[in-house]
Amino acid sequence: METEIWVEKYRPKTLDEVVGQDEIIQRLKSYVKQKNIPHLLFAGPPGTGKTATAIALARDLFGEVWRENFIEMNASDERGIDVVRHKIKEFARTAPIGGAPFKIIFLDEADALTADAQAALRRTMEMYSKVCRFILSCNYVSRIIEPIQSRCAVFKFKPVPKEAMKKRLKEIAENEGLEIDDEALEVLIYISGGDFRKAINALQGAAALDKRITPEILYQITATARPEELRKIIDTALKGNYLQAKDMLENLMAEYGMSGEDVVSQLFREIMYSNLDEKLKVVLIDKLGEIDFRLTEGASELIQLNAYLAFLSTIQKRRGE
Ligand SMILES: Nc1ncnc2c1ncn2[C@@H]1O[C@H](COP(=O)(O)OP(=O)(O)OP(=O)(O)O)[C@@H](O)[C@H]1O
Repeated sequence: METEIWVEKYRPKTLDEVVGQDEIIQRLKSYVKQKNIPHLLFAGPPGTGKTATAIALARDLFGEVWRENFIEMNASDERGIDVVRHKIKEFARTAPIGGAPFKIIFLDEADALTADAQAALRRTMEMYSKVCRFILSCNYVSRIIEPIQSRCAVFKFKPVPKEAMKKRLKEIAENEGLEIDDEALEVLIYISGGDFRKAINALQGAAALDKRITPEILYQITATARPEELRKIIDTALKGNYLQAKDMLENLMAEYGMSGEDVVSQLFREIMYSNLDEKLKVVLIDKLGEIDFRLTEGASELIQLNAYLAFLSTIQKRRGE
């Protein structure tokens, strides 16, 4: 039985294999041509290819000796910035190997560092800039202190466009000998919410059960409800049928094994992309934001979700008053 994780197996090996980030890849290729890079800052949502691009860049720059000249670290290492700095020091102590002009330090989740830790990191970056280039990865550029931002070339990663993701997933499925139709591919895209890692993991999870990938299996293993089922619950509640909506939601959560947070994030998507009146949408999303916050603070999901359904079922009346 295969044990390899597909997100690793299908990680792009060259910049050309990174999909849906064309502008970024163009700019990086010009660095490869010059055989030099400045410090880089990769920002964007999870699973859009920041780590994959950093590795592909190192491979394109260094060829066979990329592993010896590339290190990946997580800035949010719970042992703190000092451990990270120590590792950087160790790595930077020896000269680049196999004729590489410099080494690359890839630091994931750089925005998890406090401003003080980032200031320390900035000094480290300066200290080793002759032998090392840093690639910092983060979700939000705004969480990186200005002195670091200004020393880096900034690259903003966008969610991978649907068609590009679909094409790649189809290739992976074919390579694994899976049977997958267009409907199931669309479901994978929906489940992923733009996160490539999620899509590939869902595909691998489903493939472990059956070579024929169906929407049902995908929804089941990812604790995702069919969008139309959630829309039905929203409509029922909006029509004032609170009790009916409550029963429907309870059944749905039990059937798919959904947590309160799963429900909230799917409700968000369904309301956001629904054709409800814009003003109503704003009110519903605002309230959902409140519920989301309370859940993260540890409130009871049963009470919070019921409170939301109760809110939906009385909103039309209140707006009419
Ligand atoms: N643009 C892409 N092209 C091809 N494959 C991709 C792309 N983005 C992600 N992938 C696939 O998804 C996996 C996870 O992506 P990656 O680790 O690069 O995401 P990331 O942006 O660094 O996410 P995080 O912020 O969570 O670290 C990769 O190993 C690869 O298989």
